Amino acid sequence: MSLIEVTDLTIRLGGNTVLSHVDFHMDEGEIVTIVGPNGSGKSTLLKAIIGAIRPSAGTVRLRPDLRIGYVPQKLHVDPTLPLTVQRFMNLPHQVAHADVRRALTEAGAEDLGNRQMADLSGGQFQRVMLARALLSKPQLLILDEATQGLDQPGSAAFYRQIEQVRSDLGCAVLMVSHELHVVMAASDRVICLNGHVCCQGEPEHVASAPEYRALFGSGTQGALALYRHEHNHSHDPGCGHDHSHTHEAAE
Ligand SMILES: Nc1ncnc2c1ncn2[C@@H]1O[C@H](COP(=O)(O)OP(=O)(O)OP(=O)(O)O)[C@@H](O)[C@H]1O
Repeated sequence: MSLIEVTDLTIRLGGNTVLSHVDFHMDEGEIVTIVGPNGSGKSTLLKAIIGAIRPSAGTVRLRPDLRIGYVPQKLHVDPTLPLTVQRFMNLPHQVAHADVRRALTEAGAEDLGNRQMADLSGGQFQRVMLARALLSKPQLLILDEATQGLDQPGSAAFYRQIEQVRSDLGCAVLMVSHELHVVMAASDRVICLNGHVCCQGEPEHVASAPEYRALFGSGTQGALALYRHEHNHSHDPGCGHDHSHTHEAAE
């Protein structure tokens, strides 16, 4: 079965219908991005998927024994607390040194083990958060606006790292982002949400869809072209997903 199967999901919170009749699925090895304006139900959908919110109607099914790694939007670390990256990786449970090194390397943070958490740049901090999520060897990585506070080159570099992780480990990735023009190069599929699924498909399709433009406008000022890239590679056959496509700018 798919990793995730959401069928006809409706969620009501505090008397409001936050999500209405949402269908959504994810297959192994896919990178899927959910975009939508503030309050459109993106975090609610993630919470329903990880089981933190129960559906008012419809179903959420996960493949049995699915290992999920979660990279949060933000984590506050007390800047006065002396805490190295190495020690942070061992909270709340002690982890074998080799596993910490492996995860830091996979996240592109191999040089950061001895640094103080409080001294990391925003981009370095998010790589450490990514490394921490990779400790459990997830089959599905979930990121909730993981690049908030990073500038566009920083965000783009982080998403390239995510693509690298998917290509190295074959895990699927589900991300929430406001920045379609930045994440699109790293996404296989985009879902545009506004309480319901407005449109979905390949990133270029969504970026030029009238439903998306009605929500976000078309003012990317050429940023789409900036992040255009090509890739043509195969992923681990174990993940059953073969990518061989070219991302092109929609503008
Ligand atoms: N516990 C709750 N009770 C009542 N309303 C809620 C609750 N949680 C969320 N909502 C409402 O549901 C709507 C969707 O919230 P959600 O956080 O899923 O949106 P989002 O798309 O992730 O927004 P953002 O981009 O601002 O993070 C909002 O209008 C929010 O106020």
